[in-house]
Amino acid sequence: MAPANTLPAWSELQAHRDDVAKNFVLKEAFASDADRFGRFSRTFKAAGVSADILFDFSKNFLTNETLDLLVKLAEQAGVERKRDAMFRGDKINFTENRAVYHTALRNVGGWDMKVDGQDVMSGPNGVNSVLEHMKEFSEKVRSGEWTGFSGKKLTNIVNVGIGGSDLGPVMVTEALKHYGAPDMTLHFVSNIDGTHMAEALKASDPETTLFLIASKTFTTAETTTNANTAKSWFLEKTGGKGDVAKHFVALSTNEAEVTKFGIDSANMFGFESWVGGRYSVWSAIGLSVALYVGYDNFYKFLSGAHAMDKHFRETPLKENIPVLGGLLGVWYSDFFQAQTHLVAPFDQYLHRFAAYLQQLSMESNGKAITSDGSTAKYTTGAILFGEPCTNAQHSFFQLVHQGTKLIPADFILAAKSHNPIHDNLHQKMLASNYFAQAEALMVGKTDDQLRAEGTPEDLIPHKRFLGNRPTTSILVGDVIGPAELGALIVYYEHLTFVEGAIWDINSFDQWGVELGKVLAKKILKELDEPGNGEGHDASTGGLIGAFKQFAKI
Ligand SMILES: O=P(O)(O)OC[C@H]1O[C@](O)(CO)[C@@H](O)[C@@H]1O
Repeated sequence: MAPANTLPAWSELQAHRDDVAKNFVLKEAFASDADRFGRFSRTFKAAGVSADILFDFSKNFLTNETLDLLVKLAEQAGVERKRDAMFRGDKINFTENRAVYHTALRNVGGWDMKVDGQDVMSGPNGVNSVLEHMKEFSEKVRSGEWTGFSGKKLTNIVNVGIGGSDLGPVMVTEALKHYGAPDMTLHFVSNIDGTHMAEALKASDPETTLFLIASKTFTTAETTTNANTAKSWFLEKTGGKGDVAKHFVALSTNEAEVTKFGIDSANMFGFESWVGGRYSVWSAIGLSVALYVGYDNFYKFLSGAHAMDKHFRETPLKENIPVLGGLLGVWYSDFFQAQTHLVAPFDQYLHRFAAYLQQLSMESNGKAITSDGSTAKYTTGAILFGEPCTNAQHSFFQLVHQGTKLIPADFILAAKSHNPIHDNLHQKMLASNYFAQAEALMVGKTDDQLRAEGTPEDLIPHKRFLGNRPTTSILVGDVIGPAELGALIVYYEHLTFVEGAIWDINSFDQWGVELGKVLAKKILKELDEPGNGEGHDASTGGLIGAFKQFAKI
């Protein structure tokens, strides 16, 4: 595939940016076009997702011509062809020779899905049989039929995993807390920092604790170390009476390592190598979600995801919501030099959403090498960050409003709250902030307005808001339930796909995390051997030496 900047539409977009978009004033675009909101908004409607989701792209640097050119870029970059290859099970993860098939995990619509000519949905290890196993197991644990070694119900779940084996389950269980079993406590232990495990164990009773060891590879150092620590704790606390088989299950693709660890393969929930870690919450890795919110809600979560897959797969580019989101990402990164992408949910339940999206976006598109092995001559993945609002407004929004950087932002709100307390006052205040922030970022505040308010002349520059800062507003038409959450996550998954497809990079490997892992392994050995960091550069060696001295190792 040709690098993005060699495509004719890329040059056309550059010329368009220089002619029109550089001087584009959002508020004037609204003043001169009564239909702008309607023209640049799209509503996601789907069977299985009870609420419509409105995506308002109108407060972005878009004209009809921009949209046409961006769509042309997507066509020339082969976005549809690449998308179809993904859904066909082709090995589009070309550096690992793997299919990218997380869409099969939520294929509740009965699509024919095959990898290497094999149906991935049926058969003993197929998607449907793992789902059946998850259903059976989660129902037994929730009902108390599956008990611990002393006959007590398991109500304390400790998920041990990191990266995609942690962030998805944490984010989703937090987002769906409203649906969670009231008698269940969840802990997510990811960090190798012993504090993480120690604090979870302090709050756990071995008789009622179920450990889910979540690791695609089952070789990740943090997870295997944490899992072994948990197992030792369990055996020690139960004086050898504890039955590992009743208290430990594995969520993994690696049966050999799972059994080596001591977990019976009957208590293993499998998936395949075509599921990337950051796309794995839909797989067995989502078992904590099913345990907490119940299998029926987990199934709704998959259904909402599938509905967005269907939209992405079948909708023409110009109406295709994740395609539009991805095109805007490219537009701002490469034509306006925006370095970041802010995602701020106006929703406390979504407080880990941005953390989840960080891995999704930055592990996928934090690449500089294109498909032919050459270095991209353009910017790729943006730095994604975010926090829930209104909290974020009181911390870093100063820079978003008045800083020197362009920060395209997404705001997310549900029309209805799960907790309409105080006569829904909180929800109305939350909503008013959601509207106000996008409006303020767009319209700004002029010197004349400040003068009319009686602002002293010397303060006017400080109180001026230039405005013209783009936002995408996403409004869920009801509460955010499992299906709506599934659809929202998949919006971002496919947005990330579209960006990567245009940038001509492989969004599905993660070689960039390897070097640090290898060095850490080597240094770990050195910490137990004599020496003071010799053989490293002076800074690293000096730090190792100082650490050994301070810690008396
Ligand atoms: O599930 P695993 O194999 O333990 O991997 C955990 C995480 O580590 C990574 O490979 C990065 O180091 C992620 O891509 C992955 O989600």
